[in-house]
Amino acid sequence: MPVEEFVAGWISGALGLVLGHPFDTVKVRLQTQSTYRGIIDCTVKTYRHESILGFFKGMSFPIASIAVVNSVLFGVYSNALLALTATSHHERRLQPPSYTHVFIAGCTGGFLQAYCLAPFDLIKVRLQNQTEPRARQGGPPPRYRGPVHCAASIFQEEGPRGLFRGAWALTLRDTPTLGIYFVSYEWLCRQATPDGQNPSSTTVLVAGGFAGITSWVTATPLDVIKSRMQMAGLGQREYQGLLDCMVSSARQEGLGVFFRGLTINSARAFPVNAVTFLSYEYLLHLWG
Ligand SMILES: C[N+](C)(C)CCCC[C@H](N)C(=O)O
Repeated sequence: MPVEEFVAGWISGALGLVLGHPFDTVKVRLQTQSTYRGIIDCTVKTYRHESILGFFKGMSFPIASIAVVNSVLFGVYSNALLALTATSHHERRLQPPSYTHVFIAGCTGGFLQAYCLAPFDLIKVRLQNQTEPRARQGGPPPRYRGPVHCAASIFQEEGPRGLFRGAWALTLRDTPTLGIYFVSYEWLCRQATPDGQNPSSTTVLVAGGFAGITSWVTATPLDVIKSRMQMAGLGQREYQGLLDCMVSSARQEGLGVFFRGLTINSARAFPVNAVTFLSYEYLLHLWG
């Protein structure tokens, strides 16, 4: 089994992640708290209240986890394509796989990465939603002191299953939308590249960016539900399950609720995924 895809997936994921984390914090806050009027309001308030550091809350854990998550995604994707089409990464420009194969391989990668991602994502969302400024003396201390304390508290209070809160919603969010992710990337690359040639860096950047946007646009409704289910149990509303969360969110706030965070998700998705795909392709080229 070729392993360089796993390593390339890890490094490229980490680069994309740092770039996108501030957007991600604003998104999670908009999705789960109703004190902000919009992206600008949330950004200004976060900055005033918590300084630039506020935007990087909850990042250390995702950086560590992206090693597992993005490498599982890209590694499984590429190895699934190898199993389906008997072509390695380098042979795929001459013998391009069908979009159905790309979709199936993307869904497989998406499904497996969702399970690795679930506990890390839960901790990220919980830390991002702590709005207490870090350095304030005398105020009430935040509930979680950091990722490890957060994981330990969830484990103690809710048992190991507590760490997988929202995991179903996450799997449903990621399986089809990561299929869409790789299909969009491949399609855009092929449109802009003569047959048999490697796509240029600009093509990879643009195709990666748009693949990220397409995937996030389709993932946003379940992203909202996922974040809410992860926050449930923390003094926020408890849900009976995924359907209950969908129905009660839509009843109380209208259908628009499913698109909360869409603009910011898309704004974040372009740079993150442009950089992810560019570094992934570059590393594989370097090692090839
Ligand atoms: C499938 N879904 C759109 C949810 C995620 C796509 C993941 C791509 C990249 N790691 C990123 O964070 O943008």
